[in-house]
Amino acid sequence: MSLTDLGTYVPTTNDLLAAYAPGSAFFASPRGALLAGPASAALPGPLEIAAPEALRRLDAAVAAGHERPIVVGALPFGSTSPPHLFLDVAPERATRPGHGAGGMPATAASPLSVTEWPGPAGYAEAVARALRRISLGELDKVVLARTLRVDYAEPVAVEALVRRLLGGNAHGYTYAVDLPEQRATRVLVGASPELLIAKSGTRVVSWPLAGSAPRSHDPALDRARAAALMTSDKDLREHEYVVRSVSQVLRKYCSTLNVPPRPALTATSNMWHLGSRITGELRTPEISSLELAAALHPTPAVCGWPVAPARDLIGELEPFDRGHYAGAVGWCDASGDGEWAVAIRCAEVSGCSVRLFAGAGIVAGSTPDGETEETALKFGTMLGALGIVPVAARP
Ligand SMILES: C=C(O[C@H]1C=CC=C(C(=O)O)[C@@H]1O)C(=O)O
Repeated sequence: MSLTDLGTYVPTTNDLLAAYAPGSAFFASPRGALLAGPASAALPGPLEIAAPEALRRLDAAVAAGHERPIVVGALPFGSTSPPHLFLDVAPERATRPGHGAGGMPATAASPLSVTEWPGPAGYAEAVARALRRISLGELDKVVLARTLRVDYAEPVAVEALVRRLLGGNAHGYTYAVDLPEQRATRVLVGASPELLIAKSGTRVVSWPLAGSAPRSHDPALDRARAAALMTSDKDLREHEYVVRSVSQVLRKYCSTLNVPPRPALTATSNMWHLGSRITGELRTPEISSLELAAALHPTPAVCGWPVAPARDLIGELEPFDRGHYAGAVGWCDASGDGEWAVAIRCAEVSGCSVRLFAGAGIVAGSTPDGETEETALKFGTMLGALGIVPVAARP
């Protein structure tokens, strides 16, 4: 059945994906999925200009008679890349999940090359340098990332890749957002377990994650690793910086805020994380989810604590530009409601090449080898969807 075949027909997530075209933005959450675009043009300027412009255009679209316009897209990690946000006055929505398990591979071929940058030794050296700076008291936490580039002989099918990611991420946020450039198009594709902010009326939810352990196919070992994570002093501290920062920001806008006294476990297909579901009531519903996302970003789950020295250290130690990795992806409607996920467990797909990103939080007590292994595991989400490692590879 096609999306134009209306009547009582309600599309599923799979239907939306089938209609995915270059220039579109696809976003799926536990609440449903949406497909917007293809975009004619992104809103111009840095976030300080694009965000208020987005809200102005949403108001104008409502005034022009459109019922449910949204602004959708991706926010960058830092100021070196612009946000990519665009207006769609009539996005397709799916409230029935219809998540296809698996699906066709994103490419039939094996990769021509797989290149890590930095490689394990270079990344471990950067972690060791970060630990020295932490021991000197310059900062408490920094999140360091690395990349992995996979090259193929033929173009990678974004729709197929997203379909495979969705199959393993029913409780998380699966997305594909075009990041057009002058010469080529890159698509940010990912399956994030982390909610930066969701707003519905006066109610807000943020669900930051920090602190990780690998899962295991052996149920007893899997449970033991989860239990060890819940009592790991290093991981609890790593998590605490994020909860403190998110709560501080949300308290400015909320009349009540519920912060769990201790984190709970969040599971992905190959990792355990410490997560805190923070909920609040806004003092006024006028503040939009886009403004809240901009106020919260970057949280110490992707940057560090305090933010300014952590951001500087990332610039010093990471030999690449994060672009939209560790930024945010999501949508906002004319009443300000929306959802923004942290753009992790992702890759940029550009023709025949895919660049994966993975980072890990470094605090006193972290080890260079442990954090290197953690980033390798985090690459597993995308590598599984690409068919390079078995989906949810677990020892
Ligand atoms: C920065 C990433 O993960 C964050 C989210 C969950 C757990 C994390 C950690 O334990 O380091 C990171 O803060 C990433 O996947 O690239």
